[in-house]
Amino acid sequence: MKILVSDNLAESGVEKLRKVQQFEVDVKTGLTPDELRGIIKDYDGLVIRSATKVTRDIIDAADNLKVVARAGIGLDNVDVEAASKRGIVVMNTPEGNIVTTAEHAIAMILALSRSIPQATNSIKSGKWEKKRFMGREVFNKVLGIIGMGRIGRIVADRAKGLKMNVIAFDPYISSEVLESSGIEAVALDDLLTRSDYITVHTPMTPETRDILNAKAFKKMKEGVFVINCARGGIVNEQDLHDAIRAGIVAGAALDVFAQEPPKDNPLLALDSVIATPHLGASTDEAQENVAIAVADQVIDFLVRGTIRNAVNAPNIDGAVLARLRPYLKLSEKLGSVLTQITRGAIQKVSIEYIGEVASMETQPLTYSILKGMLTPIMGDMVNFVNVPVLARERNIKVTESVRSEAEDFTNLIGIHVKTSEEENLVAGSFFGKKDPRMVRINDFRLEAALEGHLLLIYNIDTPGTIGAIGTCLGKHHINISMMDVGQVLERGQNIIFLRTDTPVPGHVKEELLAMDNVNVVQAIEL
Ligand SMILES: NC(=O)c1ccc[n+]([C@@H]2O[C@H](COP(=O)([O-])OP(=O)(O)OC[C@H]3O[C@@H](n4cnc5c(N)ncnc54)[C@H](O)[C@@H]3O)[C@@H](O)[C@H]2O)c1
Ligand SMILES: O=C(O)[C@H](O)COP(=O)(O)O
Repeated sequence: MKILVSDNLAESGVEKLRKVQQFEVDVKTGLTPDELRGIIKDYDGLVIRSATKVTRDIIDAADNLKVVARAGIGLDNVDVEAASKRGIVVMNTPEGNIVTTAEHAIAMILALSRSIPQATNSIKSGKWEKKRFMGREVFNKVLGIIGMGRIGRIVADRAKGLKMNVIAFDPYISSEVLESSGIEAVALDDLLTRSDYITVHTPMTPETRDILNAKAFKKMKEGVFVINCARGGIVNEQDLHDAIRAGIVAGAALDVFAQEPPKDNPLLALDSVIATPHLGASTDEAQENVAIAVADQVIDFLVRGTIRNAVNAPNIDGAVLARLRPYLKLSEKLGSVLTQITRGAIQKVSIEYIGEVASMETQPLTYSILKGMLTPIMGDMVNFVNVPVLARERNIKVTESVRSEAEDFTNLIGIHVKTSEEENLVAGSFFGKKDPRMVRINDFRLEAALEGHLLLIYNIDTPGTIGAIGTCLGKHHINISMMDVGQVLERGQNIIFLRTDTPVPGHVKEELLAMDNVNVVQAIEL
């Protein structure tokens, strides 16, 4: 397998990858988009930081790519949607650089407060300007943090050590959680009006883009300091420039920019702006952490099939995967049966996990069901990574519920599907520990092994019909290896479920369907 490392990765990570016998590792940094597009088709894995832009164009050319692995956090340089559609796993290393980045934000707060970069320049140019660089204490000042995730929380903790009063806005974390760690949870407007320092630690999303804009700056205290060590564009650069010129913002510390490297950015001409070239994660410790983590994750995935820290696939540990494997098989087969017996466009899938399975990680099972359902329609391109995207594109609503007490089975997975034309339900369990069985189709209870060539026939319950079906199949040299018969009371019909040694060709199905009393003939291939 070929691995391309296209950004600067600490040597320890590269070494780790190189030690894997199955891997051939190339390190090629500074590639242009055209150069990367030209070579990417040869690679199974791509390891990046923030410099490589993994656009749709690159993904389209990546015929063999199985994983894009980011040594670091932000994935705004990766078209995750395009990768998902091609079944490429996208993963990051969310923990390795958080302390380092939080420390950078704290360093920025202190550097701003005491004009350390400006004073350094001054003294190096031979001046001694004690009066010009009068600073400000951070003690007792209000620090407003927007985004209280992994980094925001560490910033809060360190700032409390400096005896700052920390207030925070994060609409996705309950105020009880924040307040239990001694942080006052506030509304955004409240944060804007009360803070002496405002630091952003959110991801870049449509909602956070420009969260600090002209309207927000108008609400701020005069003399506020603004820090951005998250992503360029969360703070609107033009509006920040105007707010500094208007005297609202006393200074800003920027590690990230809307365009990187910045080109003719007027903020960099302002004396009260201090800046670093996206150095938030740049310490030996953090780079070592993310390089080792990314190498381990790529090895785990490509060599052992274990997915960790993927943003577009359920994280499955090898051991958990082994435990889930029979359930994954059962789920996929049941999904496939449902699609093959149900006409119309799938609108809603309701899944119930009952018994022991309810205590397991069910998301992979749900993906497996959807994969089983969509494969008969879309073919082999459906996989774990793209299946949620494909389901979403088709407007399929998926609901999951769990129930711990099972009635007749230790484990039961029930799936109800509603399409534009009809509704059907199947349920499955195990015979022994691992043998998947379908135990229900709508109200009909059965025990059918989920493999081979299956035939589902609805007929009016009259003597001789079953015999006639057997005769018809025999005439075409099709051997029946299993048969289950039951009644579907609400349809006033019999249901016959049989397995044959060979597939039932279309013309034989037509012949069966033409028989008196036979209403529906559905072939299922598993
Ligand atoms: N400068 C650097 O080198 C560097 C290094 C690492 C991470 N980062 C960036 O730092 C940022 C934070 O990383 P993290 O690991 O802490 O992420 P995280 O996912 O752990 O936390 C982000 C937090 O933002 C919150 N959030 C989302 N939308 C919000 C909104 N509209 N308003 C307020 N809060 C909102 C989320 O609820 C979450 O708690 C990311 O943008 C990441 O890319 C930069
Ligand atoms: O999201 C991240 O992890 C940081 O922005 C670090 O980016 P870098 O790996 O390019 O330094």
